[in-house]
Amino acid sequence: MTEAKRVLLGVNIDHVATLRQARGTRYPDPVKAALDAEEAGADGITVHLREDRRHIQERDVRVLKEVMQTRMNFEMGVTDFMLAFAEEIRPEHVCLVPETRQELTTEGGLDVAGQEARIAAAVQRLAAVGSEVSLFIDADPRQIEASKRVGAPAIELHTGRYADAHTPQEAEAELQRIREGVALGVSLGLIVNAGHGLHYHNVEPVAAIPGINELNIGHALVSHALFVGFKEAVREMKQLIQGAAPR
Ligand SMILES: CC(=O)[C@@H](O)[C@H](O)COP(=O)(O)O
Ligand SMILES: NCC(=O)COP(=O)(O)O
Repeated sequence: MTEAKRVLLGVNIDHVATLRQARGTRYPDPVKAALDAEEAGADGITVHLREDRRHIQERDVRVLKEVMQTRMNFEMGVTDFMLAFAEEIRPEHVCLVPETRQELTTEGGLDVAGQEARIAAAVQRLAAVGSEVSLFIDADPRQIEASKRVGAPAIELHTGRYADAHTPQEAEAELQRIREGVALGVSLGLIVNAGHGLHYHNVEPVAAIPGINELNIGHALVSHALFVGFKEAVREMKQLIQGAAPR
C-alpha cells in the first residue's frame, strides 16, 4: 500500500507586519516570526505584498529572501510593478491573487478564465526566473481548467467560503466543493494547495482531503501566537494537519 503524502504547512506572516504597521514601529518583526516558524517546522513562508502596503513591505521580502531557510511563497496581484519586483526577488513560489484596495481581506479567487492571455504571460515571465507559479482561485471547475490551460503548475484553492460558513450544512457543502476541486486539479496534473481563513478548529477536514499538497495559514496562527508564542502556535497547527485522518 502506498503511504499518503504528508500535507505541508506554509506559514503566512502578514499579520505580524499588520501589528507593526499599526504603530509604525520596528517591532514585531515578521522576519523573526518566519525564522521561529521555520524552527518549529514550517515547510514554507508566505508573504503577501499588498498594493496598499498595509502589512508586508518590500524590505521585509528582501531581508526574508536572504535569511530564510525554507521556501518563500510570494503572493501578489498581477501588476507590472509586482511582476518586476518578483523578477528581482525570484521567490521559489509566486501565488497570483486578486486584489482590491478596499477589501478587508482577499475576497474570492482570481478570474483566470476571464483573462487567460494576461495570466499566461505572467506565468511565463515568472517561470523564466525560476518561480513556480500558483493561482489563487475558487474551487470552480472553470477556473481550475483555465489554470491548467495558462500553464500554471499549481493552484491554491480559496477556503474562505468554507471558513465563513454559517451552518454545518453550508460548511459541508463548501468542503465538498473543495474536495471536488482538489480531485479535478490533481487529475489535470496540477499541484493543489489551499488556504484562507483556516484555523485550529476547521483545518482538519481540509488537511484530510486526499491530494492536497500544502495549506497556507496566517491570521489564526498569528492570533494564537499572542497567547502561546509563535513556535508553539506553528507546532500545534502542524500537529493538527499531520494528524488529520481522511473522512
Ligand atoms: C491571498 C490570501 O489569501 C491572503 O493570503 C492574504 O495574504 C492574507 O492577508 P490579508 O488578510 O491581507 O488578505
Ligand atoms: N493564501 C492564504 C494565506 O496565505 C493565509 O490566509 P489567512 O490564514 O491569513 O486567512
